[in-house]
Amino acid sequence: MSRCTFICLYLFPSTKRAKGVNGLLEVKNVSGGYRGKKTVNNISFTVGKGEFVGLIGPNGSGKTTLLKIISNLIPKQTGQISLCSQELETYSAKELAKKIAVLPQNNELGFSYTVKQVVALGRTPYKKTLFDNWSTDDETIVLDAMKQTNIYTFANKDYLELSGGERQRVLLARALAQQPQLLLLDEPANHLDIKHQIHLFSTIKKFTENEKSVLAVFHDINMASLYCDRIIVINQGQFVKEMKADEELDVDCLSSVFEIPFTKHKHPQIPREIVTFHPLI
Ligand SMILES: Nc1ncnc2c1ncn2[C@@H]1O[C@H](COP(=O)(O)OP(=O)(O)OP(=O)(O)O)[C@@H](O)[C@H]1O
Repeated sequence: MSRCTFICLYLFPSTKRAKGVNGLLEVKNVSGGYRGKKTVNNISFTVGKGEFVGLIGPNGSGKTTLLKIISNLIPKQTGQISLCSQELETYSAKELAKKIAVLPQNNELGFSYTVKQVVALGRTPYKKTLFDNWSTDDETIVLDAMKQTNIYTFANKDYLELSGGERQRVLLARALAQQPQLLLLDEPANHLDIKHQIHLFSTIKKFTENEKSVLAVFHDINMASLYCDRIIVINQGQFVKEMKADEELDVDCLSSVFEIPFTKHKHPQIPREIVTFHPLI
């Protein structure tokens, strides 16, 4: 434990211990990738209950691959992953879908559904069959997810006729309607203008109340610093460092990983740090 972490734990015991003590997700020495290659190699970290953890790293460093392994889309080659203290591979697909919802990088859907129908797909893990009854609870959950993501006004529009940013919000609503314990988000701010980015991250932050957790890939270091509890840095498939976002950002680490000299500054309104860079390199 660093001296700074020790002092914070000592000074703010209740707030610092509230999150992350009980690991919801535990990733231990995990490797995996494509065609036998270790695209991610020997990575370990935890995501605690109620934590919002950001995953950052350069293009091709393995962020999406790691999310795919955690969501059981591709098998791990080594290591252990447990969710709610249970090995990931012991979950049935349906049980896992009640625990983990994924917002993928790509928002293409190969069928023509209305926005509300797409969000309603989030209720599938709770249905015995495809034609199982639609309850008033399902209706309330779907409407609530649409309100939270500000898509209520175009609920009856065809998904395929939406802009990239609108689609992103619909898929987040579908993930919220799934009522998971853990949200895995791959570049959730893709396609979103700044107002909708702030709205989306505030919605995600709110999701972490009631001990629900988020692991999200970020390209924008400042957005990660402003919204996350903790930031995990990976490079070339390997764990590099984790930092608490409300303590000091390790700008030397970030500069070395992204090969850009960053300078850090205190945010003028909230106790967080942000980085800037020279526009010419
Ligand atoms: N389906 C695939 N088959 C083979 N190799 C893949 C596949 N998907 C990704 N890769 C390779 O795995 C490596 C890691 O890719 P990944 O998408 O996990 O990186 P990333 O950190 O998410 O990148 P980005 O920031 O560009 O989205 C890259 O070298 C990529 O070419």
